[in-house]
Amino acid sequence: MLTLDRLSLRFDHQPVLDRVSLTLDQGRIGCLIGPSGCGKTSLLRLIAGFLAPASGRVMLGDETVADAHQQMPAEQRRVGMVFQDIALFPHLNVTDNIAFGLNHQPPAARRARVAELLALVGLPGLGDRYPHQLSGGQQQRVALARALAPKPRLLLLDEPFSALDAELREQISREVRQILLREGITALFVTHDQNEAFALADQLGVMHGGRLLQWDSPYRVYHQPADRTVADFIGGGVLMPGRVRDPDSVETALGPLRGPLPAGLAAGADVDVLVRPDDLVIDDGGPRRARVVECLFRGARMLYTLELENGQRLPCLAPSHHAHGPGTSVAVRLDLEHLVVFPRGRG
Ligand SMILES: Nc1ncnc2c1ncn2[C@@H]1O[C@H](COP(=O)(O)OP(=O)(O)OP(=O)(O)O)[C@@H](O)[C@H]1O
Repeated sequence: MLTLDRLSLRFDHQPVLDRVSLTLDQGRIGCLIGPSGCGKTSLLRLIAGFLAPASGRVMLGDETVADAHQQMPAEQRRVGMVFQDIALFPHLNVTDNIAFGLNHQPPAARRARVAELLALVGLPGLGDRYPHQLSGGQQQRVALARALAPKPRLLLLDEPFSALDAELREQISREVRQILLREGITALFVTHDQNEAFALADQLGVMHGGRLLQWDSPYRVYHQPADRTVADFIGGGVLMPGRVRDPDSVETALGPLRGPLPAGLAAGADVDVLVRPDDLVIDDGGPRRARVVECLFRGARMLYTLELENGQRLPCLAPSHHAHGPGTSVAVRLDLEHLVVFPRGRG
């Protein structure tokens, strides 16, 4: 449905996007994540038609809507957008806000579509309210209904939940995923929040410095990060130094770790091993000791920072019913499902 083919963008001759390519199939939900300034919003604006590419191509279905030579105007693309700041019209009630893009339709069809959307976003009966009479979550649902009303080919959502508090954000992102699936809408989100991205996305893209480093299922981005930048960004893990012992094991401060290594690594090569907070287990029978540097209460779990004898610090997510205070010594073992190893000094 959406194809980006080596899309590049410059602002004042400065590269902002560098050969971004991806495909998103009809009815699927994509999510872009990456540090501030990496080009996420610019990419959405390019797809919507508010910016023009320096090179490359944007396709919707079989149709090229933008390349370096020609641009379909934004209003002809049938691409909807939902922004972070909910831009509802304050002087229009909910019904008129949602019906805003349906002016070309006969009144009866318009009314039917508004009623359908109000039910879809879980706000039946609120059509007469004005935006200031709604909660933040309700306003965001109206914004979504308004964007869905003209049945766009593609919906772009730029951090749509960032103004909501964490609990509501999780609930509404789950709901919105269900709504989009029910409507069969192809959607591309931008978010800062990894949990939100994991919950929403069929395809997850990690951006950095204007490049799309990986475009994959959330599971693969998490478990098989394409490079050390993705590994570092996703999942709150750290890269722990190690040295290759033989074709399928690495010596580390936590002992030898077994697993397939990237091809071409000779014995003695310096590498980094990815350790995520859920890979390290506090266990009285564990082979190594570590000192608790910090513990953060996260409800059911405690997020520890542990320091090994060689000074290496590692995150550890453990059940919170056995609390270990800072300064305590604990025994640990590594419970890696599979080894993620990067050659030292290479991207
Ligand atoms: N109109 C503009 N003119 C010049 N530079 C711009 C313009 N808009 C954005 N930039 C620059 O382009 C780069 C990408 O910005 P963009 O807003 O796309 O990043 P982002 O990943 O969405 O960031 P954030 O997560 O903070 O919203 C940044 O370096 C930004 O300063």
